[in-house]
Amino acid sequence: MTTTGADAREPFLRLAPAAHARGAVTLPGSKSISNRALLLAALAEGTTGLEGLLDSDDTRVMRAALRALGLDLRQDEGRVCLEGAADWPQKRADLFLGNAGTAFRPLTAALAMMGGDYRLSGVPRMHERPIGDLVDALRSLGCEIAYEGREGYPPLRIGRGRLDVSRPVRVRGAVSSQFLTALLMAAPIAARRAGRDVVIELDGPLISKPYILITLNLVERFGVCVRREGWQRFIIPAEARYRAPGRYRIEGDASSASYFLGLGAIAGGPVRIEGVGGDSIQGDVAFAEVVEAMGARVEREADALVVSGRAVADGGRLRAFDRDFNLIPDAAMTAAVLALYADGPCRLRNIASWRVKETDRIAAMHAELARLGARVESDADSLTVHPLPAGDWRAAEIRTYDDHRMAMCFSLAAFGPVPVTILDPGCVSKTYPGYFKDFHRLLGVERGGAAPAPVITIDGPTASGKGTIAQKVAQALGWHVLDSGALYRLTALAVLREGGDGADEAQAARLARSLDIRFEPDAILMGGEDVSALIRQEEVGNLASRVAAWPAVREALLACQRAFRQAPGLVGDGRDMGTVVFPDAPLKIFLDADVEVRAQRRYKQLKDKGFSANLDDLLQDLRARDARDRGRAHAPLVAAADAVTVDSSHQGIDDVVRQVLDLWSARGPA
Ligand SMILES: Nc1ncnc2c1ncn2[C@@H]1O[C@H](COP(=O)(O)OP(=O)(O)OP(=O)(O)O)[C@@H](O)[C@H]1O
Ligand SMILES: Nc1ccn([C@@H]2O[C@H](COP(=O)(O)O)[C@@H](O)[C@H]2O)c(=O)n1
Repeated sequence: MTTTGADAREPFLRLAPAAHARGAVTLPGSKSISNRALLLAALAEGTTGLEGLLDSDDTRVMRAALRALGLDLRQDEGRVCLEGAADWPQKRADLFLGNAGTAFRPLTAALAMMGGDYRLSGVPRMHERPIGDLVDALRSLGCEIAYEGREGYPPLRIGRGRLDVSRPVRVRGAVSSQFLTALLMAAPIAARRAGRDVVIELDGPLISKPYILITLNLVERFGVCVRREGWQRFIIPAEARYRAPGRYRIEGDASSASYFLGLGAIAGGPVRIEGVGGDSIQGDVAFAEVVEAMGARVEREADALVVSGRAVADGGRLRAFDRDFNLIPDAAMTAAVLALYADGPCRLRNIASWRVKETDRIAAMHAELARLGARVESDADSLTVHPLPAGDWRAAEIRTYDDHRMAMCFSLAAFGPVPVTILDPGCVSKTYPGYFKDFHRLLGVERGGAAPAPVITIDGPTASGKGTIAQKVAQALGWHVLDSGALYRLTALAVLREGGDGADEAQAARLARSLDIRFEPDAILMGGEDVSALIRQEEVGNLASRVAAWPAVREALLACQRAFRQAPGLVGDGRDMGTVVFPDAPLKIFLDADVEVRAQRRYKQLKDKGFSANLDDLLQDLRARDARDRGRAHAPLVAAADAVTVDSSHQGIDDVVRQVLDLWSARGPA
């Protein structure tokens, strides 16, 4: 179930814990290719029909800017047709470019080389994103550019310079590869005006090289062949002229494919991603190799990818990584969220460029992953994310910093055990306005359109009557019942039988994982032996509350508990049913009673079953167990925020059962 806020741009989107996803998705056009193709078509002689052009905030600002510069753009039967020109008609314009780096940098270079009276500005964040390396390079060519505010940052004013291409133009590529892209795309303007070759030389290291390959590929499609000497020197010949290729088809966005590659890896799949595949010219398609290394399977077609994996909900775990993401910084954000489901700490290296993207992505990812409960470390150019055990997840509100990729990659946090709220989900309109619609469609397919079986959770302290009430409510509704405490008791019994005392987490987790148990109507069998009475002994119950404090034990028993959720419904009793195991349950009860009352009831219960018991000892045991259950660090006994508390100290069993059934008929079916 998903809830949203009420405004046009929704303030939040609540994602309920999800288990599986499958189906097909068609990606929107690539943002990087769309904005490059728009600029090149605008510079090319002739008419270009752009098919599959992305329709999003970043391409809209580019289209609006080109119109403002006097170019003719028409929508024609699903394609955008553009009549280009080597020199643009409008020599004076004030252009607002939002937060679109792929529009701002190339337009700066093209307009500076053409010359005119232009002002380029954006949203406040755009004015915090450096552009000095590009401006320095353009000024060295004789272009006239002034900073309107802070040196090195937009807004910019462009005038009429005097182009001089007699010497190579040097450009730095360590902060953003878009500076080199901008120069490469605009260079034919200078070559034509000066009537001589333009030589671009790289000054220092270059990040995100695959984006330069996209640029060179597109420039060539529009008729200009750049001579390249490694990554050091690029020569644009004097006779270079852009020519419209007639029609140009834009492939799907490979960065956006990363979310669905991640989805297939953690939600089972198969997920078919149409729009990018083996023939893609985008570097981010290499994210398929990242999820493969983490354990997913990916089949590649020319124009599609199909991904599948073992779902986290079925006990799947991704392989941890320590990887250099310099070549695919955008898709790398998806890997940071996938790390939550890994089998060890994951390190993302060489991602300094994150600091100057739509937001400071290293700081933002660090803060938001930590908000979910994860342990995170970061420095100037790396991020380490530790896996998040089931019991440690927190139902967080994720801030998105007006960064589309923050919203999209955190959708993958919906496969933890708690709901996740994405704030300002509408920020995805920058590159993928329909993202959450597509995401939900893939999640919905496995349910066949039907809601998952309903669950009533009953949590509370020992001997408050949870088991008794759960049985009776389940009977009245004709539902299944889960006595989750029995699983911890069975683990404790297995530990005792191996001579353990519950102090060894690895031993207890190993035994929890390998429990050979069967629940029958009147018996609980372990290895074929009826242990129903044995596990009710107080010694076992006490040890159960000790092993239950180990995160690895809780994790080992999680999938087994969720598997009880079957039609027509489930009543689950325990300590963390409503907080961790079934956080999306439509009715949650927290059943309490005074500790003296509970001790009396347990005393009577044990005596009735023929066990010896001492009331004072029992009272002490219950208090100790309550303290352990409430005080442990992982999945402590606590009422879920949306639970109804019922105090049974002065109510009979039937009264409590009726109260729960009344609550269910009042709110459950709705
Ligand atoms: N409202 C009630 N009034 C009187 N007795 C009750 C009430 N609820 C439960 N009991 C009795 O209290 C005893 C303990 O109940 P039960 O075993 O269901 O508790 P529990 O919360 O499941 O305990 P545990 O957490 O240890 O499994 C049982 O003998 C049960 O019949
Ligand atoms: N969801 C649960 C259920 C139980 N525990 C722990 O197991 C102990 C035994 O449970 P009973 O309900 O059978 O008494 C209990 O003291 C808890 O420590 C749990 O952690 N989570």
